[in-house]
Amino acid sequence: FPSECAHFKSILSGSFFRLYYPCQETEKAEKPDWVPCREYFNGLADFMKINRTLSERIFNHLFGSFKIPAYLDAPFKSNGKCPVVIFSHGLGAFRTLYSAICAEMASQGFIVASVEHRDQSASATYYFNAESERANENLPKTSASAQDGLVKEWMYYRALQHGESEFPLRNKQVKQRADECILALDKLTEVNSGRAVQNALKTKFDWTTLENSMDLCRIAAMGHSFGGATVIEALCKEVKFKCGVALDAWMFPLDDETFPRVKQPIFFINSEKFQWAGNISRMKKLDSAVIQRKMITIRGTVHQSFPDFTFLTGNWIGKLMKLKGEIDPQIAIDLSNKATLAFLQRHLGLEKDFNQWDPLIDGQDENLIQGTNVTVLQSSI
Ligand SMILES: CCN(CC)CCN(C[C@]12C[C@](c3ccc(C(F)(F)F)cc3)(C1)C2)C(=O)Cn1c(SCc2ccc(F)cc2)nc(=O)c2c1C=CC2
Repeated sequence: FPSECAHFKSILSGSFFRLYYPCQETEKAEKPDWVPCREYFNGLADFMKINRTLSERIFNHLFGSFKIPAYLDAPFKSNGKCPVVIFSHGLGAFRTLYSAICAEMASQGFIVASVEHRDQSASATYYFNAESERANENLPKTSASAQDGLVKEWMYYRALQHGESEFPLRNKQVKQRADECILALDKLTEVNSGRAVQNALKTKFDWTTLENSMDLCRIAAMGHSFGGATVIEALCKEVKFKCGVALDAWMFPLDDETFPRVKQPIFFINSEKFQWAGNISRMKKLDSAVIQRKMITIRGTVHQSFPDFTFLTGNWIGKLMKLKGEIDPQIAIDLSNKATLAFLQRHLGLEKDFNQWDPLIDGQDENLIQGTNVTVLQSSI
């Protein structure tokens, strides 16, 4: 058992995230891969309970070559200190699937770390073990590739076992997820101080250019679905998060005791089709007369209107697979991003012009509903 602890210690000491930041235009930079390794498609098949062999090839054929409209490892463009967002992905997702949100935030002057969780809620993720550590842990030799003494190992999505009760698993995961968001923030703080941080990934990006790039008084947490619950858990645990934006939050994993302990403003941006009375009534437990808690619903959206898949298929397939709602995906994500920027300006005290979108925070738009479309029984006082 001790070797098990040592094993997880080495994972937990590391933090894995994709960093989006304002950069200089550079012709020579290539575009980042949307899905960096094929193993992610294996995990996605496991998550969707479909056969790996066939679907991994279909996913790779359909999505394997996609790039995101950004510049890989481009030099940071410093125009003053940037506010920081830590982003948490949903169940079965992973760090790269929310680029339409994270890249837009970066282009508006934020530094965004989209974390990849090691709680087995991601479709797949990988981590590095020092070869030496593996040797004395007498762990089975994996085929994992070794690069300069580091062994890359994959962790796949863990489905709920038959008969296993869901809450204990999800509650343990949401706590680990919050810790991983806090750890990512700690790593960014180290980077901001100019200290050399050991990066297991071989990139030519010069991290020292990020010294003094971050405004560490202006930090927000953001996330989708399970990541929305992670936002609330992270705000509860770490007051450095000044506010949170929860996109179509899934409230199930959270303890009831967590709600009264959250003191920061929260913005719930919901889809029209995903929410249900029980989930909404848990959000309403966070209502407060003194702390700003806001909720809007985007008309014609589904749960998948927030991750990138909503942009990648045609209308028919998209609607059939519930990856698209009735509303144009770009209009929906623009509303979500603008409302988010207005909320962050208000609660991080930014001196930008995002307050132009303040009306969206109160649902003032033909495609928005103030609050929720879900009828909730009279909340128990
Ligand atoms: C039967 C599987 N069953 C697992 C418990 C339910 C599976 N499911 C509905 C899905 C995700 C779906 C999806 C993805 C991707 C394609 C693709 F074809 F485009 F790749 C298709 C179809 C399958 C729609 C959800 O879990 C919904 N959901 C999500 S979806 C986050 C996600 C995952 C993978 C992605 F690629 C993109 C986004 N995140 C959450 O935090 C929560 C929930 C529910 C409660 C909490």
